[in-house]
Amino acid sequence: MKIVVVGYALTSKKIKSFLQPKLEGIARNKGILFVAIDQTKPLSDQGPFDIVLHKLSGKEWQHVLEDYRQTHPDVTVLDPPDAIQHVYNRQSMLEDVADLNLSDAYGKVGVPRQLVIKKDPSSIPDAVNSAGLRLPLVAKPLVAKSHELSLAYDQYSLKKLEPPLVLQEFINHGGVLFKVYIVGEAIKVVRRFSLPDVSKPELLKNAGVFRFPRVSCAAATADEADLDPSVAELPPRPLLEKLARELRRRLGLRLFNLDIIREHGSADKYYVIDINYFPGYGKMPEYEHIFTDFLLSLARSK
Ligand SMILES: Nc1ncnc2c1ncn2[C@@H]1O[C@H](COP(=O)(O)OP(=O)(O)OP(=O)(O)O)[C@@H](O)[C@H]1O
Ligand SMILES: O=P(O)(O)O[C@H]1[C@H](O)[C@H](O)[C@H](OP(=O)(O)O)[C@@H](OP(=O)(O)O)[C@@H]1O
Repeated sequence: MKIVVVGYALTSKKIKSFLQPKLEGIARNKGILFVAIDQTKPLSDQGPFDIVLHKLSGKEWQHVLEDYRQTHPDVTVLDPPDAIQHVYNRQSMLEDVADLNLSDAYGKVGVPRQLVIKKDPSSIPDAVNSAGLRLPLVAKPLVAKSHELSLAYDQYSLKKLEPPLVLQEFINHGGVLFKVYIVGEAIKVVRRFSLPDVSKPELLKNAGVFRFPRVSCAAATADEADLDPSVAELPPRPLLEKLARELRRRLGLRLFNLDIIREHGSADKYYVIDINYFPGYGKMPEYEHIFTDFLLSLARSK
């Protein structure tokens, strides 16, 4: 059996959460060898690799990978740097979902209405008014690496925000979010607790902008919770498969997840609110076999 050599360039945090002993053991049994890339040495002097798996920040690494792809077209880079940059920006990340305008018998998938504010916080109230955005609004840094999010209840307090940012209409979704992990053609969905709905009386009673923590992290799993079925019911599988297939193609990514919410009170109106490249796969059910089978399929398709 030909050994599939996977070079990886990951942060120590990601190595700890992703390259778990169970994954390496299952990989070895399937003929896959994970080899750490030495970031202090030229990438071309290392390997040879069948696949390069990476998630590092910085322009330097991006250039190293782009040069490597030119000189090693036979090596699969997961995923291409330019495709990754596209989803690191909270404006461009959702453009493909909006353009897709997916609507079929299983439901409709869109994105919340949003507005990009590049600078001048004093201009925000008028800009929100002109765009006709409905309060409350979620304020998110334009660059997706930052997770400092806020919820704004009135437009005048928006002046306190610090551009560049995206202002996104808050969609009531019953306090449950669907994290859709994608590995090539494989899809796994988990439920996470999310921000609670904001009622009209609450909106009228509250004023200001409030920072909130990472409410939907793995510790906020809702998979075992006793939830209202209409809120907790997973999005239809055929809808997710069509959405994932289209986004794989349009985004040029094989390793990403989608954060999806369903409008509370609607049976079939979904919104993609976030896309992460190479997310926390260590928390994806059955990720070891899913991931290693994907790597084998890549190696065989060359
Ligand atoms: N438009 C929205 N409507 C309703 N809730 C939202 C919206 N956008 C974000 N949220 C809430 O804020 C949380 C974080 O949003 P988002 O995923 O965009 O930011 P993030 O910093 O990437 O978070 P994470 O890294 O945890 O995914 C979501 O899990 C959800 O609870
Ligand atoms: O708890 P979750 O799975 O929601 O948190 C993820 C987070 O959304 C990001 O995907 C992190 O990946 P990075 O952005 O690369 O840090 C994951 O970190 P990881 O070290 O577990 O891969 C979080 O788990």
